Amino acid sequence: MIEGKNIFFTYHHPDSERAVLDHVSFQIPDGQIVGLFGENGTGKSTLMRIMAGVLTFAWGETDLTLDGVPVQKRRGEVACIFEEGTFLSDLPPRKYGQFLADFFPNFDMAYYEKLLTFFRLEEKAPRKMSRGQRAKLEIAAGLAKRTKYILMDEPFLGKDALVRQDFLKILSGSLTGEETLVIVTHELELMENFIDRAMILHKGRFAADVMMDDLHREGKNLVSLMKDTVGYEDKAYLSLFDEEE
Ligand SMILES: Nc1ncnc2c1ncn2[C@@H]1O[C@H](COP(=O)(O)OP(=O)(O)OP(=O)(O)O)[C@@H](O)[C@H]1O
Repeated sequence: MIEGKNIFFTYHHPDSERAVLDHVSFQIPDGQIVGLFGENGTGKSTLMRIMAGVLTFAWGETDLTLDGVPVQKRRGEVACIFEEGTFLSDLPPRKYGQFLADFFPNFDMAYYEKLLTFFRLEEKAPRKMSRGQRAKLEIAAGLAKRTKYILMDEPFLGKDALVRQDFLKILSGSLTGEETLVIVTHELELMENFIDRAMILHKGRFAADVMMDDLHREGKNLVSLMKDTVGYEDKAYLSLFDEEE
């Protein structure tokens, strides 16, 4: 279980800015697939970095545990698939796989190879890849670690529409049901039937935290949930661009 207790976080002195995360608490049981949503700049990536144990606190306090143990002590059990990448090297994909296999005891080379083939990744250095290709390599490496916890921040960025759909199918097919997956994305429609639970961050707090089955039973969906909770109004600012008569 991922458990956050009373997490408070700001990047600058708390007197000078509103907290990015304002005393949030949550529990994510094993095996759950959670979508973490919210408008730009609401702290989703910040929370993901806290869950990954890679954000040190200038101000604020955190109590983030994995099965009751501080996350910093269990980093090897967390696969982080983040937009900025986690490459320690500029090794081409297959060499990178060998490198990871030495570090991660469960690294699944056969699965990694399949993903490289699916993503049609050539054996060249990441610095010579396009952004989308680098993101695919990051996903292949992250999933092949076969860790209990998987954190994905914007995994669909830079991938074309057909790859997004196929990637989601592969992801669904590759999960054993044991993994706990937290995914940050603005792709609400893709997530509609994939996640078990939706959590929406707004102004430093969780504005909604619902199980998808309950949401659907009420005849709602992620888009309507977002509109209800963060108050987004369609076309609200369009008048700014109206041509002057
Ligand atoms: N390294 C940093 N230093 C200072 N402020 C930061 C830093 N990273 C993020 N912030 C600020 O913290 C707030 C939350 O940012 P964060 O990246 O967590 O949001 P997000 O919800 O992931 O946004 P998006 O959907 O745009 O990716 C924003 O106001 C952002 O400007």
